[in-house]
Amino acid sequence: MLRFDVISIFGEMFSAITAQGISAKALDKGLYELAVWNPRDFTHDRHRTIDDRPYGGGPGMLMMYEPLRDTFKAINQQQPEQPNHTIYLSPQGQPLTQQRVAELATLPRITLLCGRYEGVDERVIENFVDEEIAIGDFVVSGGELPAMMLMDAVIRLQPGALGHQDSARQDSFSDGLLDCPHYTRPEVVDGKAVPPVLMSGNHAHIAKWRYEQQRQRTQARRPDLLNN
Ligand SMILES: CN(C)c1ccccc1CNc1ccc(C(N)=O)cn1
Repeated sequence: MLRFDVISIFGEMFSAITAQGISAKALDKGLYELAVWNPRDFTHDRHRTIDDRPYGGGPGMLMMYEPLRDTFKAINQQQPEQPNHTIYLSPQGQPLTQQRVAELATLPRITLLCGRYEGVDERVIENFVDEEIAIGDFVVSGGELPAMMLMDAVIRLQPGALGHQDSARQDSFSDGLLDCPHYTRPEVVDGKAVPPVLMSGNHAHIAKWRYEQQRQRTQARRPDLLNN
C-alpha cells in the first residue's frame, strides 16, 4: 500500500483530498495511507518557532533547518524498512509530467515537504530532499496545494482507484496527446447537435474520429507535446 508522509504547518488543508472524491474513496479502500507531520511539534521553545529571517537580508522569512531535520528523523524512525523518496514542491523544481506521475505511482513510500514563507533553508534540500518538483511555472503561497495535486495524480493511478471504464480511458491520455471532445444528452441543445459520427454506432469510425480530434487539438493547442 502506498504511504504518503507530508510535512506541513497547515495539515488541516489535506482534508481537501481525504474528505471527498476519488482520493477519499481510495483512502477508505486502503489504497494509500497518509500521515501529516507538523514541524512545530519538533521545536523546543515556548513560541514553537519554525521560521527565521534570511541571512544576507531580503524580504520574508524562511523555514528553519532543525525542526525540519527532527521531523524527517521522526518520519524515518517510523518507517525504517520502507525505502523513502522525498519530494520538495517548489517553483525551482522540475515540471511535473504525467510520465513522472506514473513513475511515482509505483513507489511504496513518498515524503512530501511543503514549504511556506519564502521556502526552506537550502541545507534542508541538500540533506533530506531527493527530488524538487514544480507542478507548473507559477508561485502559490505554500507547497500544500501543489502537494495535493501530485498526490491526487498518483492516487488515481493506484489499481482500484478508478472504475474499470475510467482507467481504460485515462490510458488514452497517456498516449501523449490532448483529449478529444466529449458529448452527452441531449443530442441537440440550443441548436447545437452532437457530431453525427458519435451517433452512428460504428465503433471503428468513432475511434478514428476521436484519435483524429486528439491529434488536431494537440497540433493546434500544444504542438510542443508532439515529436516526443
Ligand atoms: C512560498 N513559495 C514561493 C515557495 C518558495 C519555495 C518553496 C515552496 C514555496 C511554496 N510555494 C510554491 C510551491 C510550489 C509551487 C509549484 N509551482 O509547484 C509553487 N509555489
